[in-house]
Amino acid sequence: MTRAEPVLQAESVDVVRGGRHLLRDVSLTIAPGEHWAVLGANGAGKSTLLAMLGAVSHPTRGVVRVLGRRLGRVDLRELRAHLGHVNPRHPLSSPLTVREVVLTGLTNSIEPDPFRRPTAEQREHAEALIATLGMTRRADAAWTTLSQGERGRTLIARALMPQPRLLLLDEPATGLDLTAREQLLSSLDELRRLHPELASVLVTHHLEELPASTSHALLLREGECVGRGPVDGVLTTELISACFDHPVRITREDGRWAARAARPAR
Ligand SMILES: Nc1ncnc2c1ncn2[C@@H]1O[C@H](COP(=O)(O)OP(=O)(O)OP(=O)(O)O)[C@@H](O)[C@H]1O
Repeated sequence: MTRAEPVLQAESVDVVRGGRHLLRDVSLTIAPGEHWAVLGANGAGKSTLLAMLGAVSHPTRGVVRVLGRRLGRVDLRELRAHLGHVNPRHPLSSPLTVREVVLTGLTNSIEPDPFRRPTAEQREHAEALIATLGMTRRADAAWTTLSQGERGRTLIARALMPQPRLLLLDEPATGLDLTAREQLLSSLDELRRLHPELASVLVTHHLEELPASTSHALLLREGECVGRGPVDGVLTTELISACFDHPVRITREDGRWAARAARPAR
């Protein structure tokens, strides 16, 4: 595929499980450099959508092309090697250092592969990513001693090691305190500035958890798309109220969004 082609295309996708529509007629095209937010209430279908975008599962109907290759016609495992998918439940329990965890991104393994030693160039790349994610001072710290926020930033650096075209983030700010959340969001802004070709999809329930660099949004309600496109037209009082089925008021200040319950008219 050429550079100008979309990183990801979903066309009229349905996902049906156990006779129930988890997604219905969802379409989405992501170009290089776009940073999408996927928003919706509990059970709206966000994780189901992300699993498909991450080549983890197939649609029941419709077409999904990831990096120009159609799901169902290519080996999902091979395709996943080109995607940066951050799993917040990373199953590591040994005390690898931050640096070692980041380097496992090269082999997409949990523990280091003893038969594949990173090259000097790969080590340099790991240091650069650790710096971008604001983890240089903690690079020698053991995984087992990291805070949740530090783990999250380490896993993003790990996911970026194979230089993916698309980064998928499932609720990366959940459970973080205010400082950790703000550090994570500014790291994401910095990452996007340094890698202008990278595209990303970030799933969340909360507008406050969106980095200012978010460019597009998709709103899901009960498996259906209720808004899609550039943020200014989608993260609006009207569409977010429809998406969450609750009257809210959306504001944007210094690039960041906030949602509050709308005051009833007097
Ligand atoms: N394999 C399955 N079979 C049947 N129903 C499923 C299956 N997987 C998920 N669901 C249901 O599909 C709906 C959408 O789930 P999904 O996890 O995609 O929502 P979500 O928007 O990510 O929710 P949350 O914000 O709570 O994480 C939920 O009602 C869930 O219970």
